[in-house]
Amino acid sequence: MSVPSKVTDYIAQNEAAFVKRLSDAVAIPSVSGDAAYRQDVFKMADWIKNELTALGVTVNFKDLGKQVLDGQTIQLPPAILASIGSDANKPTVLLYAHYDVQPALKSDGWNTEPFELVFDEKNDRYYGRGSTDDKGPLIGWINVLEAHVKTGTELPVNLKFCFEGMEESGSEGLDELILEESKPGKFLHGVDCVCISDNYWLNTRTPCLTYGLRGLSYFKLTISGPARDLHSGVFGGTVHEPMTDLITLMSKLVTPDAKILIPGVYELVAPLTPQEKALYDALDYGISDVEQSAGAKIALSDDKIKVLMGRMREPSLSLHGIEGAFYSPGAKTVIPASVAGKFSLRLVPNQTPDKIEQLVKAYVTSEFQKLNSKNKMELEHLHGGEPWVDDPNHWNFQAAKRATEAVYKKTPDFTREGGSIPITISFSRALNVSVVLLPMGRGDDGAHSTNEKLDRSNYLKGTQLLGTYLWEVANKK
Ligand SMILES: NCC(=O)N[C@@H](Cc1c[nH]cn1)C(=O)O
Ligand SMILES: [Zn+2]
Ligand SMILES: [Zn+2]
Repeated sequence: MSVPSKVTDYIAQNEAAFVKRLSDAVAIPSVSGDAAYRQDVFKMADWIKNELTALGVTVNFKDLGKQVLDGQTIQLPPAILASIGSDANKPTVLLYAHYDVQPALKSDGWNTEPFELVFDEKNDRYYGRGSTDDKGPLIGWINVLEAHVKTGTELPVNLKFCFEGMEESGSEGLDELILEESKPGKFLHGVDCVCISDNYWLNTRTPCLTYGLRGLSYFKLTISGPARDLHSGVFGGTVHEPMTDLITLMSKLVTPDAKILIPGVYELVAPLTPQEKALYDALDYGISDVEQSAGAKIALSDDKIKVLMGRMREPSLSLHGIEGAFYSPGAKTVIPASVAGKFSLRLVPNQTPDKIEQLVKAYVTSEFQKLNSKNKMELEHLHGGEPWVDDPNHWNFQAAKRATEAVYKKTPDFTREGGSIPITISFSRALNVSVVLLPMGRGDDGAHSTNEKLDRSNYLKGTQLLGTYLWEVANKK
């Protein structure tokens, strides 16, 4: 059984409608990390509900409760649980994607309006926040459904959907829902495999299937002292300055060549075996790929294997920003009263957010004591997620491999991803089934960055890939 040509033809012939769908979705600024955009995250959920319902899918919103964000208590966006088909003779595939996006302002350095899908004819690609992460892939599934419905083609599998609106902000509330819904008789019970399209090829040439993700521990380190912002001419040299303490502490977390300075972090890392090392050598990757996607010649090493291991199987620590610091143009001579540094660690087997939190707390507390500062320090662990590694030989991966070969005429790379999708391990554990990551976009798409894009061919072939995958899964059972 292979994907019928009427389905693939429909996808090939309906590009304009699919682009319009992506454009409508990108126009909704569903930024989960900023309370000011929360209504747009809800709007995005309603938009998806309408699209799915129109195609005959049964859709339910699951209330995930409330959260405190920027000092406000606000409603979490719903998890969208939806399904179509319940044939006991067909496998049931769970599709996960997220409908929230990272923040984006034109002034961050975008060449176009971030919440407008803009076609770049010269490079044959679409720019817009969420184009690749993760609205393009989410809409790819809707396009696939439409192609079946409009051509009167019966789906080869039963489909369940779990679309969330908080992935970029710690997936609050979803873990508990998955555990509950995996119980006998509940929505997720009986799922045979999971497919997530929410990462990227390793390069710009070769499609990949991903069997591992790094975990994450995200921290906020606040230093406060004065009752208000102070004049540096009046108070400089007379008081403990929060910013000076914070910069001193942040400089003790990681070296410029990316060595994490927190004692105990590397001791937890699973040892490298010769078999694992050989896997990195086989991947289609070069230093030019990292330099191209970073947009500069700034790779930490010239050794391909070292660079790949730095992304896939080593922990890393990144400094993200400082809340409360003076950052506007001009030269304001201020001593900020309270500043909060944001940093996170990407975790690998056998590290867990709990163990990492203990190590970070012990280290930062002892380093702060060494400063003999009269300021106050607070360290918060904002959110975390465990690393995940699956079996790339499972039939779920083999189905994805056959689908990739059929659409791209290339054997995919088997990769581990440096990013995190914290909910992946929750599905894997709660349902005890294989999870395959089947990316749509390329390694240079610029997710989370300015000028995020999705190549036109990746959107169209990616839609074909998702559809073909479902037919290959049906071949297994
Ligand atoms: N496409 C997956 C992705 O971008 N995941 C985020 C998850 C996250 C967690 N906290 C903030 N974002 C990632 O940064 O890896
Ligand atoms: Zn994503
Ligand atoms: Zn993301």
